[in-house]
Amino acid sequence: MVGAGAAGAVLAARLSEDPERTVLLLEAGPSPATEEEFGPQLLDARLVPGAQTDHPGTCVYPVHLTPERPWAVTRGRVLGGSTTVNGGYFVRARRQDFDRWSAMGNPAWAYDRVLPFLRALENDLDLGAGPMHGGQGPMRVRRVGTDHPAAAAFRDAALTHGYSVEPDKNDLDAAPGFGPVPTNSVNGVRHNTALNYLPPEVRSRPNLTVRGGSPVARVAVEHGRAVGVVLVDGALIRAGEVVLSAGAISSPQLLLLSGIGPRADLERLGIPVLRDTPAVGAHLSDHPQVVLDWTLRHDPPAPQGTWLGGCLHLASGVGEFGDRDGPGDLEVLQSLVPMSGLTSGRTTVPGAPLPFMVAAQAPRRTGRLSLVRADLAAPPRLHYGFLSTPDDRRRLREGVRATAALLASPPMADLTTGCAGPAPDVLAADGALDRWIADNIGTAQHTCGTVPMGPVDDPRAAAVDQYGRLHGIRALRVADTSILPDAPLRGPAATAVLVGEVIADAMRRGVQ
Ligand SMILES: Cc1cc2nc3c(=O)[nH]c(=O)nc-3n(C[C@H](O)[C@H](O)[C@H](O)COP(=O)(O)OP(=O)(O)OC[C@H]3O[C@@H](n4cnc5c(N)ncnc54)[C@H](O)[C@@H]3O)c2cc1C
Repeated sequence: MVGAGAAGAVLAARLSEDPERTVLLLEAGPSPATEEEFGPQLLDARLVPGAQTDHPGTCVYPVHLTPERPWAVTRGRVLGGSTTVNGGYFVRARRQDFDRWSAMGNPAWAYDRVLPFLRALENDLDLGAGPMHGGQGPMRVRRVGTDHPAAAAFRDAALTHGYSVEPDKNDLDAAPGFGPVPTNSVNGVRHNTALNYLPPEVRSRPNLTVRGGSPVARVAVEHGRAVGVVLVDGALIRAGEVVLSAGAISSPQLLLLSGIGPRADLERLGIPVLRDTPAVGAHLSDHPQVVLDWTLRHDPPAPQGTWLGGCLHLASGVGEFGDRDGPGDLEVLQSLVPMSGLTSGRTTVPGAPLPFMVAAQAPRRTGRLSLVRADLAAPPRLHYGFLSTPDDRRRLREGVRATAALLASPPMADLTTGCAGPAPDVLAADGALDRWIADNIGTAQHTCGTVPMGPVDDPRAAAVDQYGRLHGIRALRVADTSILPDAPLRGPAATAVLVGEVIADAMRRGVQ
């Protein structure tokens, strides 16, 4: 197995429950085993290490969100992967996501079939076990309270504006609205998948080896069958089956470096083609986001426990997913830590505004990942294709205006001197607001879809089957958010854990 992130750590833990199976988990970054070894820098849930581009637990990729908007995205490079450096928001994909993926030829992803795994992976500390929730799984889930004055003002403003209350954002049948954020942070500690799934008693299993500091350079394939991996130092490690869980940027990169991808691209770089698979890298999917900073009349108290405030999901009214009775395709996520604090690792910054992250979360597949050189050390070319459709622009306009309206209403207006941008005349005019959004566009860092799953008959649409098996190459799988055909309507961390659970179950049952 390559990569011990949100999906990889889960898969390794579940597979090694079977004493008949031997698992070697290779992780590029370090492999701390205990909370002490991770240390407060990676565990403090009031901080988001992945927001710091110079943090030792991350690696950074230059990307273009639009042709005019270069950006830097990060990924976790440490045991637990991006769950070790992320925001800790742990919200399930919506029923509509599972219905869509299932209808694309992946029946194992139908809502009714994944619900038992969603329950098995969690220990919902607020709601306990029930038809919708689990009470014994490895991922402890707790909802963030809204007693911080900024969170309480956001809640009251949202309810005054008539948004629904959504007390459980992990209830897939609930209408979208304002509610507390489910997180995998408990008592101020962000519990990444390594802590939850690979505690010392699991790591001491005789059939499981976890090896950090072991970046893999490519998959070794002989006669159409994966036979192992080649490390960056050139060492070949043989295996009966290879699973790539290196994340939605590195897994497609490793496939391309191994000769699995679009033929023309591989030939241009002199990489021998093992399998012409146009879908690899062709459908990168992520969520565009802008930050609305609001200035406070008085510095707020430091956040307790987590950086997260409240969270509002609403419908944009745009397109299929923006239906007013639908799942909500816009997210307004409140941070109780200023952006300058998140990017520098500080929980308070006197005088600094607080941000709302406004993201358009309708599923979209506008991006592309391709290689620049046949070299693991050369970051791939990443184009996100944000704002390339009128719907993108309409959705984000809707999200920005809805957030600005909340800021201007009494419960919030009492706390703030206003929005640091956009100015009222910009807000009022579509063209001016589009330009502001284009100048300020960012990403929620929810990359998916770079090795999409689906039936074998359309190599332009799908590279793997619903259990992550590469079409056309035996004994090779991908198990991470790469395989999701598009980014779900909510952040993908909980769904990445689900990928690990679903594929581990299929492997253990020997599903053909
Ligand atoms: C800053 C940030 C904040 C985020 N916040 C949230 C959030 O709050 N909620 C949410 O739902 N989602 C969030 N996400 C997204 C979420 O964390 C990811 O979608 C999820 O972790 C992806 O899981 P994965 O298993 O696909 O990959 P990852 O978790 O990224 O794991 C990949 C692993 O593979 C390893 N690896 C990579 N290349 C190699 C190689 N060549 N050899 C060996 N190992 C390798 C990496 O070091 C890493 O450990 C955030 C992401 C980022 C970057």
